[in-house]
Amino acid sequence: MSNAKENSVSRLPVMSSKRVLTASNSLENHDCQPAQKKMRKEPEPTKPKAAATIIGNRRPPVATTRAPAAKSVRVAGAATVAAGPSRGVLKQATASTVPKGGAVPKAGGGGGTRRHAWDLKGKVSDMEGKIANYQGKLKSASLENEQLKGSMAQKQLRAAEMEQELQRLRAQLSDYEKNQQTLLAVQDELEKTITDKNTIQRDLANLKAKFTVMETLRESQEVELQTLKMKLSVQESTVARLQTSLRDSEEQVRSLMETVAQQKDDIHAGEMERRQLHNTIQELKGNIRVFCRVRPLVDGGLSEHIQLSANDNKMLALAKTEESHVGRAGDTQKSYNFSFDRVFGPKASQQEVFDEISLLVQSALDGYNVCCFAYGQTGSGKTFTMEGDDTEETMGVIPRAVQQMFKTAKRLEEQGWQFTFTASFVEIYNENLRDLLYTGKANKRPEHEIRKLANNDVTVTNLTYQKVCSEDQVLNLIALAKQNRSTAQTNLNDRSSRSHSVFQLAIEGGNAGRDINCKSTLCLVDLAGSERMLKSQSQGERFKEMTAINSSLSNLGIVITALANKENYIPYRNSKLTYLLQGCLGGNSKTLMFVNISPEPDSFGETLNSLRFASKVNDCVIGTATANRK
Ligand SMILES: Nc1ncnc2c1ncn2[C@@H]1O[C@H](COP(=O)(O)OP(=O)(O)OP(=O)(O)O)[C@@H](O)[C@H]1O
Repeated sequence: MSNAKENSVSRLPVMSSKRVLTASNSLENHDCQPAQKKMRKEPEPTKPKAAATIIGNRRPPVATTRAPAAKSVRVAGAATVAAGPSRGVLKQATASTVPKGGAVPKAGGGGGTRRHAWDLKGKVSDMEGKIANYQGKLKSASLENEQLKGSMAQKQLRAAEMEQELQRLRAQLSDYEKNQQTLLAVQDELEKTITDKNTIQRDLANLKAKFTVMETLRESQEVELQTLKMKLSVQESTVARLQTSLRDSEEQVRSLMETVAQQKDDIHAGEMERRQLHNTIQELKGNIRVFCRVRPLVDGGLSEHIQLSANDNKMLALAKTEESHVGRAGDTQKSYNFSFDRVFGPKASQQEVFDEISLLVQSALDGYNVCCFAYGQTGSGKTFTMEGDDTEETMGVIPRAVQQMFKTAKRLEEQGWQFTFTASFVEIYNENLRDLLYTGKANKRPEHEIRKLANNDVTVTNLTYQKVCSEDQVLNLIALAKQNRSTAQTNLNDRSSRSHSVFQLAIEGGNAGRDINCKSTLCLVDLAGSERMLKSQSQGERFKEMTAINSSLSNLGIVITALANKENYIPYRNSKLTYLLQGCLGGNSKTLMFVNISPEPDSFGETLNSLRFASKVNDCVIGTATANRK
């Protein structure tokens, strides 16, 4: 509204300039006189050109009197200044400059001619003209004012509208700003989306590349698939053919399995029959058998006093020429004949010897206790027979028996048998037991005692019982036993000759399918030298040794004789040897004795003794053995 007012005022000067000028003229008529007087005192002002232009040539003096009212402006500006302030300003100026009642008629600037002072009528007429003129102007001013008011109202209306419009625009602007924010967010979103799009496009490009590769691969695989399909169809027809053939084969397998089962039964029955027959043969051969083996002479020559029959391998004669007191012609030949289950001459190989006892090894696997002794004087070949040397040809009964044992056990596994073997090796010296498989410190060797268990099994306390499952393991144990024996002896004291060594292999077999178990022991004994010494020749330790040896060997003979005579009491406990071998001797065992003899003439006496002892054993018939089966 204020603006509108200002605007309306500011427009006024153009139109009001006339009014101002007119008013000034009117004022001049009333008030200019004192001013004129005053003006006369002052120097002539600059020529009021504008006033002259508006008022005309007739009113120059008026212009000069008016000049002080617009003192600070030029003539042209006087009109402007007069027009600038409101009409009120002009009145004020008039009041201050024109004294009351002092008006001097003066020619007005209204263009009227200057009247004389007396021309009052003219002056009234002029005044009336002027009034009319002013009234007209007032009218037009009022009209104009009304117009202006209307215009102002319009403007105000317009302003209100514009204000509303402004509010609306502001609201719109706020909306726009909000929209802008939204758009910025959308822009961010869009940029992100564009980034994502670029990423996706890159990924897409990669995927396209991969797809191309895959497509190529797929095509090649398609080709491959086709090939495979063709192969498959071929294979399918082959499979169909094979399935038919498989069905036939299965049928055959079924019938074969039935046959196999039948054959297994037959084999088992055959095996049991074989065992029975085998045992019958062994019994027919005698449950105690004696083999004689003659050691070759060291120089390889022939022994004169030992005579072997060329046709009979069971006979042996010991011949001795007894000198006659009446000269050589009277010498007599004395011959001692012996008969054993088998006699091996000096040329008999280790294999030949073993062949004869291998059947007994088989008996051990069949569940019979087997005991094999080597008896004879020192140097007669007992150790050679039992252990032998290290080569294939010279190895003795123990390694060969073990070899056969594992071989046969393996074969029997196919028939459902499972065997476990436990080895022990003990030395009996001076009626003391010594573990030959001991590997601990020499000074910490434990004491051993023979114990009989509730089930009649005999065991030795603190003895090494080593589970073995291969021939090599047993050979290693034999080597260890040899080493243990050699450390105990000195050059002066060949202890091995005066001690018994007992190798025992406990055998446990089972056939789970047939629910059969068997248990037996294979004893292989290298006895001490059987030579008799004259009491006068043996002193101290030697005497003790001799006594122990003689005692145990003679006790062995006594036990065997008692068994043969089926005596009620068998004196097993009289010596450590018989006590240890209790399970392997007697009714439930098969016993084999090797009597080893030396071929040298000076061993004649000992040879004769050995053969006599062996003969006595050979005459024994120990009761029928029964297999330890459960
Ligand atoms: N049948 C044989 N063929 C070849 N050599 C043999 C035979 N028997 C024994 N010998 C040899 O004779 C020697 C004595 O044999 P061996 O040691 O076996 O006798 P031994 O009776 O065990 O003596 P010891 O009682 O002292 O142990 C050894 O060198 C051995 O190799």
